Amino acid sequence: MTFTRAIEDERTLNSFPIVDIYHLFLLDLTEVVLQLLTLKDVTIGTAGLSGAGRDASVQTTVTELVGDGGLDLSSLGTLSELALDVLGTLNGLNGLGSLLLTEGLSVVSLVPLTEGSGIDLDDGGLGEGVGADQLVVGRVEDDTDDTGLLGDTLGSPGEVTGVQAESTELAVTTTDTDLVNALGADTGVGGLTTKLELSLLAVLGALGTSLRALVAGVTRDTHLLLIRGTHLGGTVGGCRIGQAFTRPNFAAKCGPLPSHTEAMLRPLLKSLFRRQGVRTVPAVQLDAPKVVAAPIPIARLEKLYAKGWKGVSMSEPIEGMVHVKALERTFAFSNFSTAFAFMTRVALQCEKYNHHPQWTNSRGWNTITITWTTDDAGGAVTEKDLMAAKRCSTYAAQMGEVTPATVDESVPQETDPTSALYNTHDGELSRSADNDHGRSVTNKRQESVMPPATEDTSKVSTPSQYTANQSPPKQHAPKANAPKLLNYSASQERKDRIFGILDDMKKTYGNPTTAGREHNESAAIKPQVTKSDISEDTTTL
Ligand SMILES: C[C@H](O)[C@H](O)[C@H]1CNC2=NC(N)=NC(=O)C2=N1
Repeated sequence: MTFTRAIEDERTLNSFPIVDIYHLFLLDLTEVVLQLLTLKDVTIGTAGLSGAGRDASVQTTVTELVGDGGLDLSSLGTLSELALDVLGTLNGLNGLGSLLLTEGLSVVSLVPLTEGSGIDLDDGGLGEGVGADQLVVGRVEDDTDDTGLLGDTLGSPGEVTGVQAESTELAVTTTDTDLVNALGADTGVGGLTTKLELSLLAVLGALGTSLRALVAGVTRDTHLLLIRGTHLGGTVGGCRIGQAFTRPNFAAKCGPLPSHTEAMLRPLLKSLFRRQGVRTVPAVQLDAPKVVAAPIPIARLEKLYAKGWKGVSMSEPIEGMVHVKALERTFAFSNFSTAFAFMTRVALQCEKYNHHPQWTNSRGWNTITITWTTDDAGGAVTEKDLMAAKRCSTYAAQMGEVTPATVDESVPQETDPTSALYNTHDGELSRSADNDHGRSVTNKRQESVMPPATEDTSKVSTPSQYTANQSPPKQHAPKANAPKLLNYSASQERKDRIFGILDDMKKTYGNPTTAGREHNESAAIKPQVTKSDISEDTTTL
């Protein structure tokens, strides 16, 4: 293309008159360019550039200076390399142009632009948005694809079918019933079952044959016995019979034994034991805990015997120790009120020690028959009973106990086998007279039998004769093998006593039978008691 032609094209392209100057300018352009190129490596310090709008970055080479023209070369892509250089130079000139412009000396520069594109006279630094202060002339990286970014690996979000288990779930295929251990089937004690049964039976047998028990008595609650090999069907209070045996505190676990179960058990036990060749003994209480109390020293007993106490159902002594079922003694006082006062004093001690006697006035209204035994020990004499008996003897002595009068021999004495006392080596212990419990109180008129001459009753004195602080003379306590305790008829003492009271009353109120009633306020006060009344009312038990 020739220059003229090019100028024609340019004119059509640009209608500004300025273009003609430009074209002239363009003609010498190459010389200028050549000149400029000699300046290529001249560094231009920023100090050299004065005035506003200076280039924000330090231009190190003419090409950079030239590059600052902001010429949009992309649209002229069809030009050859040379043309590009020239244009580049143009661009530079433009830069120069703009430079000159700012100086106000410049030849007006023309930026040939493609249609629609703008001039970006960026007065900022050179392409700093691009990166370092270099303008990469070839092309600007417009899309950095950093493979390190997460976006490179994450796929686009999507819906998953469900939460996948990390590992196989704990697969519980079926539920299983909890096996109940049928205790009855295997309650037997390994190979020792015969021992267990025999020892069990031994306790039962011993009670009947008065042999010493092979096995110490069962000291815990044995409501039910296990029938070895099988267990009785059904349950008692929610527990299997077998469990009952293996559970020492069966009652606590399963409630009391229903009576019908006991009724059922008893014949079963009998038949079982009979088959085992063991005689059943009725003494075994299925529902009462069989507790065997500790034996007590005979020496302790002998002290109480000396004070008139008797042992009931004493066992054979073993090394000076015996089992005794109970201790018993009858006390007599000169009148009922003293007897009752004695009982009151004993009662206070019962509360204090939480230990209570069985007592009765069945032998006379002024008598008290006391029996001491410990129920919690299965009905046996324990330390508590020994202490209580001792206290009773002390109080009775202090309160004027009277020596027991004779017992009315005419009344048959019932015998109670359990009351047979064991013969001690030092002579026969008398049969305990504690066997008229069953006899009712009778008001039969009976001549009271005076005490045998051996005992001088004159010593017997009623408590009224003692002042409060004067204790009665020591009563003669019956010996250990004293004669049988006789029944009491207190008619003689009572007569004396009542007459004594009558005499006192006469002194105080005058004689109610005489005419003069000088001291008499009202007849109603005085009981009209005559001798005949008293002699009539002789109650003898
Ligand atoms: C629950 C109370 O403590 C007990 O029953 C006490 C009461 N008093 C008692 N008295 C007697 N003699 N024997 C007992 O076993 C007994 N036990």
